[in-house]
Amino acid sequence: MSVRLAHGIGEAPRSTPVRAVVALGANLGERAATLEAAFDELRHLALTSDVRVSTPLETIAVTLDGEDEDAPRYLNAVAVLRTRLAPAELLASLHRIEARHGRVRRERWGDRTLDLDLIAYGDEVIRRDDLVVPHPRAHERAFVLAPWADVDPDAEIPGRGRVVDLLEGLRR
Ligand SMILES: Nc1ncnc2c1ncn2[C@@H]1O[C@H](COP(=O)(O)OP(=O)(O)OP(=O)(O)O)[C@@H](O)[C@H]1O
Ligand SMILES: Nc1nc2c(c(=O)[nH]1)N=C(CO)CN2
Repeated sequence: MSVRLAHGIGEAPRSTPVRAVVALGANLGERAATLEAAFDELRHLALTSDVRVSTPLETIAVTLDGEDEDAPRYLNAVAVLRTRLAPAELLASLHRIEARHGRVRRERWGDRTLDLDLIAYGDEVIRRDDLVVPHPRAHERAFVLAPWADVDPDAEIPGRGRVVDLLEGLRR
């Protein structure tokens, strides 16, 4: 028999908070308002505190064929927070926020009202079918690294290096 905890969470919370990093992206609809609403929803997550958010940054859409100047531009941002939610529960919470903003999963890397990715969870390495952390493409995405460096200039991606150095490498 599976046991469900009182607050409806499947995987037990951590006893001490972990610093998690969430990337946000929106290229359809009222992008700025959507990001502001999502920031608020992150601030109200259970077992979560100290939510710090970057300034939203307008970026060119990256598609499977490379940068697409003709696609709607994204607003990207990063939130750094402290949470006792287990990684799978945090990801489920992110999916619920996306769903509330009308996210429809269609093609990979397609246009979306709101995308939330879990970029890092402390320095933990997770490889499950539905969750890979650190996010496997974060280190090569300026649209993640630039807002992340804005909110946390000392950040590192476990196994990859300092965010500011990775960003510098992409610009060279
Ligand atoms: N670190 C992660 N953050 C978010 N989703 C993840 C992560 N690792 C694995 N996934 C899985 O990836 C699936 C697809 O996620 P999503 O639709 O956001 O992908 P995408 O934004 O199109 O592409 P990308 O993953 O390259 O950003 C999700 O259902 C989720 O289970
Ligand atoms: N500029 C930009 N391009 C993207 C983005 C994004 O957030 N910003 N997200 C994607 C899939 O996660 C694919 N392409």
